[in-house]
Amino acid sequence: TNVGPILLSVNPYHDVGNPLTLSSTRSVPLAPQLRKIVQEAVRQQAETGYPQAIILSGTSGSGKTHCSMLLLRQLFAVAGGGPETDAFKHLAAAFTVLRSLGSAKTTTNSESSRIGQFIEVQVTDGALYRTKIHCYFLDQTRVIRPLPNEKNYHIFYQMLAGLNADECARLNLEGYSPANLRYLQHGDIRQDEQEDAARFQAWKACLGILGIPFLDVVRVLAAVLLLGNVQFVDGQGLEVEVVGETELNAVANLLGVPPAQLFRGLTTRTHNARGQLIKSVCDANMSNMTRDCLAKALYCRTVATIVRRANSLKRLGSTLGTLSSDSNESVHNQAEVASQHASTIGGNAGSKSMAALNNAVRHATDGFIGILDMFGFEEPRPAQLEHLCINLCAETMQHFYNTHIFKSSVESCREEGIICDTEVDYVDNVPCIDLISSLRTGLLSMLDAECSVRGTAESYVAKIKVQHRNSARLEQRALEPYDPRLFAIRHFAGRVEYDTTDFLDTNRDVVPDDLVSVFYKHTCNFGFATHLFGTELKALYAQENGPRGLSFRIAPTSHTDLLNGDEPVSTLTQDFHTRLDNLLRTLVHARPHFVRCIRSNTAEKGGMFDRGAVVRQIRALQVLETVNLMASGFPHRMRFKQFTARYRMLAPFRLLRRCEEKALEDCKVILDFALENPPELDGSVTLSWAPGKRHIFLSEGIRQHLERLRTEVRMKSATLIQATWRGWNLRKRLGTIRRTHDIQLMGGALLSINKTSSGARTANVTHSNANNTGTATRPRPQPIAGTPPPDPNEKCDSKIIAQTCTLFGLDLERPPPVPPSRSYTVTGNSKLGYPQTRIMKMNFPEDPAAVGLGEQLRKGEAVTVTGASHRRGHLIVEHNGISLHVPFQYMELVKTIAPVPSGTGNGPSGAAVPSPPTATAVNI
Ligand SMILES: Nc1ncnc2c1ncn2[C@@H]1O[C@H](COP(=O)(O)OP(=O)(O)OP(=O)(O)O)[C@@H](O)[C@H]1O
Repeated sequence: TNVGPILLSVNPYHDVGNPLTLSSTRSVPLAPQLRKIVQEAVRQQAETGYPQAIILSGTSGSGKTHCSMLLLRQLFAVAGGGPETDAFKHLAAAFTVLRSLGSAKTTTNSESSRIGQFIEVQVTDGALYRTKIHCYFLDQTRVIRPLPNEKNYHIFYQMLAGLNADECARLNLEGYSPANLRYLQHGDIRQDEQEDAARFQAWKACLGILGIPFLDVVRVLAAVLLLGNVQFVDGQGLEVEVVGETELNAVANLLGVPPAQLFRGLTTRTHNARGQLIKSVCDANMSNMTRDCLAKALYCRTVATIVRRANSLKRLGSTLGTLSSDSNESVHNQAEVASQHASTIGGNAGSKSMAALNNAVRHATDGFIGILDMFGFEEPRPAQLEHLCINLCAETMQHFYNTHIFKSSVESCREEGIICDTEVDYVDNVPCIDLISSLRTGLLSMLDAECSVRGTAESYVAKIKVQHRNSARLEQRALEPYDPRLFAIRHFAGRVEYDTTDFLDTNRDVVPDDLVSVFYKHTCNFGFATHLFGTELKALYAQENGPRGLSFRIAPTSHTDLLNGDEPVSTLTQDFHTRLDNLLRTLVHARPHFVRCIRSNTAEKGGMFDRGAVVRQIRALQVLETVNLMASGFPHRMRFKQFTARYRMLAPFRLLRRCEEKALEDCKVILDFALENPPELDGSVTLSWAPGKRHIFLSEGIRQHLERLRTEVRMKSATLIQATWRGWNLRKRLGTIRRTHDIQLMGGALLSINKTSSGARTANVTHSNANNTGTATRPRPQPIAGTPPPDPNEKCDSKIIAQTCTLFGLDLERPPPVPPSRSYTVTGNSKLGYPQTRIMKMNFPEDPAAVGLGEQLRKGEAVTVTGASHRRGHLIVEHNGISLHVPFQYMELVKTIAPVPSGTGNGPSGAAVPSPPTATAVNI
């Protein structure tokens, strides 16, 4: 249902078990409300050129991913040519691959997305031309230690169920199952093997579609699983001992490195003591930690590589565009960086013009429709650092909603002196966001500080409690049972207890260079593994050096600056925070469409409505406050000029002044006319409006009423225009039709004209002379499909158009010349010159008289094609001394024609039809 323009979507859990990919949601019927959102986004994008963002929010399990897949499907149906296009198939394959790698069972959702996604659909002139998936991967700890009752990433279980015996042997996975692999043992080890095996086959096929080598990826995944079974224990001598040597050898074998080298990488550390490099042996604990870091790094980097690969296909051939799937830059920042980059490298005129061109193209194609499916609020026990980031993300999205819906409405009313009877009362969650993320004293900044002084979990909790002793959001009382490493936060959607035991290590997020150097190409013969650490290896071996006591990030999202001294430039939380900020920066430039998702129960049961659970979510999402605002507040405002431009057709033309100074008066006239016959409204819904200083303020009731009237007027006008044109057209052609067609006058009352203007369409027009009411069989005029072209002033700066034209050497005044037609056609793999013989597949023209021709090319007739027509998709056919421009699909090539060797251009096709005399071309 809708609350004004905001959509509320309740997850009924009828579709549990769906892998939630584009392909798997294909048979799910689409709710009309979702369709409306997509149509509205496409319409607004086309009309204004303004980016649109469909923002899905709600707790984990509320159906955000389910909705996002349906929205994307609908977007393809409206603007992308539907599900049969290559672009759709490619995207569907990318989602299938990423879902297996990025979703897992949690306590609340057995298909929980552990990767936040911003799906950016780039649109030009109402048509979709490229889709990009920006991934926000956080949940690294799951790879090595899923929480009790939760599971590791789906792909591991699917792989174990789906690999055949031969593949298992090659990957050293024979005899392994979730029950005896330590990284899976921690969590829930139940699995539906049949379903998992089927999903694995689909995953494998989709990797192939993306052009990603299956074996490379499964080698890394198998290595991750086996790494978990390698255990280091303190031995008698200096070196640690390994339990699970078979697995260590298997991992080394899978990663293409010598086992001894891998062992050394995991168990030794290089230190830089004032320029002196010293090697030391790690204890068992540290070696085990390094092993876990390697597992996380291998997994996260493989996912990032696959995302990059999925996004890089069908690239536009330039580096500009949008936020790279793994960069820290925002959609728009990145383009600027790209163009600045182009203009600084070399600094010559060519690169400058490239930058200008990039800039120009960026402006010309600047539209996107984004679907945001970020992390929903979670309250697992115990919650870890990743969950703090996930909940910060949920808080930020809530704040974005509050600002957009409540705050801006209240503030703009105040600024323009509008007095509203309805008090807009909402809970502002800024204190909670500040608590977590403020610059110096936020929990994340203090965690960074604690990491840099090598503090402990206990000291961190003690410090944050002192710093935020007055915060209502951070609980001060000791938690039961008392543990100095625990703290609790009251989030907008509930209270969460965090366990900081792993906070510091997770935040540091580092792998030592001793381990990275194992994958250097001289010692590693598995190119994919070397590629995963490519940037770090490049930095490490830039001057023929080796390990020198550096640390790199496990899974960095930007490779621009790797190090700050010996340490990485950022931490996990800094990185996530920066990306979240950039995402917000992108969103504030877009027009948002909100979908608020609610789950009907917490047990994932189909059709069960748990009132308590739903009420909690409704309170958290501030649905009642939104309803109040929509019913009787002023949630909408429009500039006077914008208002008159949109609704001027609702008032008589002569009464409008149509000048800037009188825009407010015009608004009033329009509103007076619109309210002449007000609709009946129930309860507290109002039809109020108020003039401000620059804006006209509208209630949701009147906005809907205005929109309804506007649609009615437009539909009526469209009908009138179509009827008038059809009448004129028919009258114009009536003489010709009379001469050439059978006109049957039936009883002097009925005139039936069977007119076929194209093979596919037949219009039967029946008039009744008697009482002129015979419109029963008249086809209803079609509504105007598509949207009016965007206002050029709003979309693109004329300077930029001029700049682009200069760069391409185009004349602004005259259209560019039509490119010359090709002097051959291509069939199979060979070029075929003209003239060619083709056979008519159907009659052409279907109605010769209608186009003023006496003759017709008949189906089955052999004709001579003398060349390509300047009309797109047409060929020139010589027939009885005249040239006809015939659409190529009306004819087919004669099979026996011998191909002309490539490059022979106009050479004869070998068809035995003599060349007819040249004649004048007739356009039909
Ligand atoms: N509209 C719907 N109809 C039927 N089933 C649904 C619907 N929406 C969601 N589901 C089912 O509910 C479950 C949870 O949905 P989904 O994973 O989309 O939630 P989510 O909000 O994205 O959760 P998370 O934030 O954890 O990723 C899935 O099993 C999904 O198939």
